[in-house]
Amino acid sequence: MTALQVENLSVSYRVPGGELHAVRDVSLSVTRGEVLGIMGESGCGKSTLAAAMVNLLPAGARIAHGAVRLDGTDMLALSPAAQRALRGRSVAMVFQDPMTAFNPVLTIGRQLADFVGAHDRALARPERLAEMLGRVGIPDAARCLHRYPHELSGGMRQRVAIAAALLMQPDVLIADEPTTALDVTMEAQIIHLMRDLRTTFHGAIVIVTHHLGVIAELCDRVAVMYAGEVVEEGTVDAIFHDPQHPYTRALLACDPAVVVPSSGRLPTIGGRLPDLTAPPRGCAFAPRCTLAEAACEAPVPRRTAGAGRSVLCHSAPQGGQG
Ligand SMILES: Nc1ncnc2c1ncn2[C@@H]1O[C@H](COP(=O)(O)OP(=O)(O)OP(=O)(O)O)[C@@H](O)[C@H]1O
Repeated sequence: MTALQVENLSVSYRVPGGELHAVRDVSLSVTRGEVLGIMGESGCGKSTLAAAMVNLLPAGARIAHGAVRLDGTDMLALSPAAQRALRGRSVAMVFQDPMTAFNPVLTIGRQLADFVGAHDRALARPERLAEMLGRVGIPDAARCLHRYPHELSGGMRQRVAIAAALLMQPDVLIADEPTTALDVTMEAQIIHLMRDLRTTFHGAIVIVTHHLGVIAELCDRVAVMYAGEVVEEGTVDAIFHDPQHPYTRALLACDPAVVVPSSGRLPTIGGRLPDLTAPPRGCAFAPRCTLAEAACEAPVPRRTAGAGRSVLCHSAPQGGQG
């Protein structure tokens, strides 16, 4: 039932003076019907990982090694044409700013028809497109097909982007910060929509976000990223109630939703991300970690405790809740 499996994936960017190791040896899997959240501070590699999952990386990026299996097929080993066919049909992506995903000079209907028509002409019929827009809560969906992207609000554009991603009924939907560009009201509506989708969309969903509320509302499992690595993974319940990695604990303590009102200030994690052009041999979080000891300078073993629960830390207990 595994819909998406990422195996030992490493992605780097060419930068002046070398290579920046943005994603480092990441392995993850998501099953049908499951929602996996990917969280972490800005710059920890979330968006690079999401783009690598559909092999739509920006110029200058390269996949150093690893596999991205969709229903067992390694997409990265396929020809560009075969990858294009898989994108949309097997895996679809929703980006942070839907404006960038649309062509400003074409109507919504034309763009949706072009997108799905390349895979399946029957799906490109206006009635079918309007039905899908209606399903994501677009009022007067038939008229919306004649509108241009700039005529819609940010929230409506994101609904259209979600509808476009779902038109082909892909096995895997990847959403990269789907609510970040929206105001609070729109954000709540999109979270509500995505929660509703859970009952009608039976594929796997991966949501990248730095918003802990989105994780708590929508996800079953969470992968916590730091400096390009997954440092902890587990169920939402395990990560929120029994975090094992000092970075996860620090991240949860910085959540604006739990800030003590009397202090009036947001806590932040002291220190900075390491230089990813020369990642450390040992724990990347050690320079910022209050529990760091000499052992943290050596490569860190990944500790697992049952399926889907793992932590990359010397000081983490051997066990942990699944
Ligand atoms: N096009 C690029 N060229 C060079 N380096 C890049 C590029 N895009 C991202 N990076 C670097 O790769 C690392 C990971 O960035 P990425 O955007 O994947 O992180 P992120 O967790 O998604 O951050 P954010 O939440 O801010 O989007 C960072 O060090 C970033 O500076």
